Amino acid sequence: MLLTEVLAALRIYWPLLLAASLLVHLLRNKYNNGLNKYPGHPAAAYTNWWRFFDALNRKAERTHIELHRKHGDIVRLGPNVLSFADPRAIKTIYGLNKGMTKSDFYPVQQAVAKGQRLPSLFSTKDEEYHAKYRRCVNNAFAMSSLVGYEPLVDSTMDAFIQQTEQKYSSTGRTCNFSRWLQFFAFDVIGDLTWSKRLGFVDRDEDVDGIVKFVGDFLSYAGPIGQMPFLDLLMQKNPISLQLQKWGINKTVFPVTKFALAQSADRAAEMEKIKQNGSMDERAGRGVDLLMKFTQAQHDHPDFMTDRQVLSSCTSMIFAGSETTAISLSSVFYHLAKHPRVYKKLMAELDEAAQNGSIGERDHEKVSWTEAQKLPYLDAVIQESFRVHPAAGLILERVVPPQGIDILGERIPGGTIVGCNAWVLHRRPEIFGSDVDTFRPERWLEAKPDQLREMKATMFQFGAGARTCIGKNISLLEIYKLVPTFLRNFEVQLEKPDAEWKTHNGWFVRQLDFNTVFKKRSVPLAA
Ligand code: HEM
Repeated sequence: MLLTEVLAALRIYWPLLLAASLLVHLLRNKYNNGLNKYPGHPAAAYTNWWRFFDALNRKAERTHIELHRKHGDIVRLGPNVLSFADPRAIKTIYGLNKGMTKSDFYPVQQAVAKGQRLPSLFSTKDEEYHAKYRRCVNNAFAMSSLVGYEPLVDSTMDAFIQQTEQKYSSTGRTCNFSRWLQFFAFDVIGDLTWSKRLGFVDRDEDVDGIVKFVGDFLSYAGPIGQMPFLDLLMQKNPISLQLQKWGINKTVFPVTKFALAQSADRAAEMEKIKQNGSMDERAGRGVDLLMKFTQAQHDHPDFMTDRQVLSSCTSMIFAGSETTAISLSSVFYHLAKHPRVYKKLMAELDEAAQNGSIGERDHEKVSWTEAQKLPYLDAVIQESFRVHPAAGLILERVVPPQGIDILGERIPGGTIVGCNAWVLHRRPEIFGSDVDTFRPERWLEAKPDQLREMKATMFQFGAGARTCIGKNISLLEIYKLVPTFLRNFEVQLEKPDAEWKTHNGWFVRQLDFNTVFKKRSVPLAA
């Protein structure tokens, strides 16, 4: 009897009940954990859909800069999410032993093979597992290993210079430079990982759609990562994963396919490393990451599995290609847009070539050691990182259950906190009042104390235990390619007055960066 009455009432009043539950849910969000005292976009306090749509709009880095300029150092981006703009927050949020963990934003970026997630160094949330993993592979990324990688970068650079001449400078064809640099960066990582280019530069095409696949994957991860449960309804829904496990749905990421093929090709060589732990230095070819990861398997047999070697290799492509291409585009674009800076840099390079600080090599290649001795080049690269860091969202961390003090505020356990490099890099008290201007000289004029602060605020590689492990490798690529390319070609914008467009798909990719190249005659050494 009572049940019949309740059902009858429900039939009449369900819209009202639904509206009331929604209202309660939204109010609970707004007053969640006392975070309602922090300002932000009005909708952000009520629902994560606000930050989902903001990320989907592909300009989230702009929103974050504007919100912080309007509201100050702490801004609420979601019912449970705070963004911090003061660089003093970096040490607390990303510092060692603070108990912070990566948020659910990261597992959205896990690759899948045969229906199983491949937790990578980048995407794992388990800090203990991460620390062990990182100890196993750290050596592969140390400064001392770079010498072994330089021949691999050189080999892709040779192909890149040759192809640029053949396809563009000799024909006068317009180049979609950001895409061309993507091809370079993806091929270098292929060369570094497997001693084999994936073939983008040689074929001037997106081989197997890998570049598009990675771009789409990241563009998916950006917004979906704001509401990670959506991933379980979409790419990683349990039904699709189960079908993959049973072999009914045979979707394999194209990068994983390439990685599996390389591992199969070199199985005998890797078995030897796994057994003996030693690597033959292959005459002039350097040592690649697959060999280093396999050596880690020999050194840490209880931890490193075949699966982890595979996942480490594929995650190099995901973490190291777009990011490097974006950073390279930033350097070349800002040079082309600032002829004064471009001219000054060329004067430094020509002078170094003439006085013998840069040696003579085919394709005017500049070595890593030589590139590090060019102060204006360094200033240009730092400034390009500053004005256009690759990651365009906050690097999310979860506050441990006991809570933590950040910038003098007690932040409750479970809150997602983070900093966005785009915001940190525009702090006028650190970088000067002209933060929106590209001006490399700021790196040369700064007094030692200020320079130290500027360097400590730079966040393009993240910070702390989860800082970019590939930083040295990417610097090797950038510090070599920029001077080498500029010594070979004059770079001009196809339309000097046009601005490029950007697309924040978690990494802030550049579009409409079209250039023409003219072969440059290199001044001879004195
Ligand atoms: C200019 C180029 C690069 C930029 C701007 C960049 C940026 C970043 C950032 C910001 C993080 C930290 C992410 C976070 O805390 O959420 C990161 C982590 C990582 N990066 Fe890079 N990266 C670059 C190049 C590379 C390269 C070339 C590789 C590989 C060869 C690489 C591999 C990784 C890995 C494996 C992680 C995860 C590290 C960990 O959690 O221990 N990155 N990168």
